[in-house]
Amino acid sequence: MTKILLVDDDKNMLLQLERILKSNLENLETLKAGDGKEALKLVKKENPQLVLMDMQMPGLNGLETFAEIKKAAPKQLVIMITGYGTTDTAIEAMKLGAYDYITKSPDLPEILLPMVNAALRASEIMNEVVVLENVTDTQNVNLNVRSIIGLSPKMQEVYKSVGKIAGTSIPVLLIGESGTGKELVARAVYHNSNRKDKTFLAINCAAIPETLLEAELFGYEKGAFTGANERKIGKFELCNGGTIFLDEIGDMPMSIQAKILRVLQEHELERVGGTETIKVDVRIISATNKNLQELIAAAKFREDLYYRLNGIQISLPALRERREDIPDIVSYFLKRFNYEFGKNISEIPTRTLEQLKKHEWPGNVRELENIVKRAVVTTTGPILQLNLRSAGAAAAETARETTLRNQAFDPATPLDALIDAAADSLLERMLIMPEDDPERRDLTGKLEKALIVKALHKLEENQVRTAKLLGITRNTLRSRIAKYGVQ
Ligand SMILES: Nc1ncnc2c1ncn2[C@@H]1O[C@H](COP(=O)(O)OP(=O)(O)OP(=O)(O)O)[C@@H](O)[C@H]1O
Repeated sequence: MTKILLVDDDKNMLLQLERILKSNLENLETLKAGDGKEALKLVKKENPQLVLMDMQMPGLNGLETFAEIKKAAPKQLVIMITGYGTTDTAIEAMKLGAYDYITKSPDLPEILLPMVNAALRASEIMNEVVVLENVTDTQNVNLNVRSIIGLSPKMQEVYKSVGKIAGTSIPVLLIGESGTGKELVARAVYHNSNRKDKTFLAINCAAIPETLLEAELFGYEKGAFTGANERKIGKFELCNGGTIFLDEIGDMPMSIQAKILRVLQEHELERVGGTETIKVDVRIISATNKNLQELIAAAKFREDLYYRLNGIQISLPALRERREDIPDIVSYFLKRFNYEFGKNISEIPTRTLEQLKKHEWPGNVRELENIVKRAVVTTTGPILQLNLRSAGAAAAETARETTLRNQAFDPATPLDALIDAAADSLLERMLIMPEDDPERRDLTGKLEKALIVKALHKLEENQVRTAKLLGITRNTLRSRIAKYGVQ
């Protein structure tokens, strides 16, 4: 038996709603309340699956009643009914966690039924929920610093290896599928090394065309080629004393491989077009999702370079090989995105978690991260509404994100094109969002906040460098950090 509570001071409205619902839903019991107090009593006593409530009522109004209901029964699904021109308060209610709202209009029956059906399905799923521990407690976590999550035996092997080489400068080779956390582990190696106070630079070898890559890594002298109007210092030199992370090393062209080998063996290099030999001391952490042995057999990768890079090899397991870590990873991302999007989601339906555990995760943790992020953005209320049917969409998003990241790495991509692409995907989302969705508000502010949070993360929370990177003064940066409440 499905129970729906109807709340309105207008008796005719109550009867109209009852008629619409009863003629379309089977096994339905309707409860009726004429004011907020009575509604609250019935919610506590009858535990209905759904409440349909008018916003304007004498005594306790809809919003106040809603707040009381949420106190008494936090998981209660409520759809608010508003008159024309009062959508503002409906949006308030949505922000407080109402499931949805509907405007009184002649086509109410057509809109009401699909909405009620969807809400009833949601209520069914939400009846089984897992309460995630401490998800809303962000007190003791620094969410700007990315943590590596997972206590499965395979991940413990990873931590053990990172621990073993802490304090050394041995080259590290990270292997694993895309999205398994290779860059994250590279940063962990760096943070635990005796070079942690020196520079860390990351470069994606696959994203940069051969000639530019050589110039990026080794620098060039003025006049080395057309367009080389000034001397440029390369990443190895900039990183002297520090750590460089060469991502997608399997895509490194043969011509550059020889030069990298020389850095590893002799600790020296020459700038493009230069004759001076420059001494460098750089720790190399490299990563690949390709099979380097196969590349060696195909004469696409130097065997001697492989042995040099492979001081210690750390293999990152695919997410499907450590499914037991999925609940912890999900609650970590929930915590992070609750914070980032100002949400308060603390529960996840058991069925959803089971689905997530069974999924194949071709995009690994990055794919899971995108799915949770999308769900957090679209969820109202305390229970995560995640739809794995949109996994295809999430995978497409992962692919788009990867392309965008690769383009971003390519200095030949004009900055305007990147800004354009980011604005495009933002607008695509807005086109499918309701016009009065509160998420739409202050987009430019949110963009600015995201830029600042990400820049601080990339630059190891160094405010001086972050301000410089963003082209603002340190004072402006400080005031923005305060304004947006960046931790
Ligand atoms: N164990 C983990 N715990 C928490 N977050 C993780 C974990 N592994 C990966 N992530 C997150 O997933 C995303 C992808 O991770 P990362 O970039 O390190 O993967 P990758 O293996 O270097 O991928 P690619 O090969 O595509 O460059 C990042 O946002 C990262 O923070």
